[in-house]
Amino acid sequence: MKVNEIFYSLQGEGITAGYPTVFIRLTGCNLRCLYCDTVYAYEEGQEMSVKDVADRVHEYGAHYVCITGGEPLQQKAELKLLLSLLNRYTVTIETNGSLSLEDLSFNYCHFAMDIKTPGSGMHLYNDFSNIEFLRSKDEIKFIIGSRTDYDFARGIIEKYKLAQKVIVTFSPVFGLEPRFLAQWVLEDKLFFVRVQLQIHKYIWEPGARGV
Ligand SMILES: C[S@@+](CC[C@H](N)C(=O)[O-])C[C@H]1O[C@@H](n2cnc3c(N)ncnc32)[C@H](O)[C@@H]1O
Ligand SMILES: Nc1nc2[nH]cc(C(=O)O)c2c(=O)[nH]1
Ligand code: SF4
Ligand SMILES: [Mg+2]
Repeated sequence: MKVNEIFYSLQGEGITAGYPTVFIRLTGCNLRCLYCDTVYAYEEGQEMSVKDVADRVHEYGAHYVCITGGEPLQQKAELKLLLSLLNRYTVTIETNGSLSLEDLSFNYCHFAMDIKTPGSGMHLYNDFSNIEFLRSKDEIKFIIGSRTDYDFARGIIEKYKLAQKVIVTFSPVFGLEPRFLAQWVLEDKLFFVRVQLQIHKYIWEPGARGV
């Protein structure tokens, strides 16, 4: 499989934010979000065997593993094999929501799946049939860059009854003043939404991996 980087840091995003975590960032992505902070993962990387990747993870001895990218589901067959070697961890799979999640719902894994908003420029690629593969412990994440994105997210939550199904998080595009998003959620009484910031970008320089 093609791997961009493997590193150890605090999880900066999502429902396991704050836990020491080993990150496996896979190379390649089928989308091009306008705000993407990991452009360096589109092409750069080296081929590694699935077993070598798992062995690198074991060296750290952490409890949490995050498989991200790029888009990890672009290498689905290898990803499935890798997951089978990581069953002693709690594994988060970060995915852009455009590729099928079918066959990856192991009980020690959970998904952090984006639903892309208009501000990403990629919202026409959302595959809403993925919602059926999500369990109550999985997360749907909306990255919000404007009031238009926020209203879009609210519409999708309503249409697919997401509040009853999964954990829903809203995160501002990095650099947007988070206070606006916080105010909208509070004013609209979205009691089921978690507003989350990318904490690694506050602890370390934005752009650093947060190692
Ligand atoms: C880099 S992506 C990799 C996984 C997958 N391709 C995806 O988009 O979910 C990991 C997460 O970072 C988020 N992200 C990327 N750039 C961001 C930015 N500038 N501000 C906030 N979140 C960002 C993505 O929306 C996604 O939730
Ligand atoms: N510390 C840290 N936490 C993260 N959580 C998700 C990341 C990502 O780029 O997908 C990330 C990252 O790049 N660094
Ligand atoms: S899907 Fe993820 S990795 Fe791909 S461009 Fe969008 S944010 Fe970046
Ligand atoms: Mg990131």
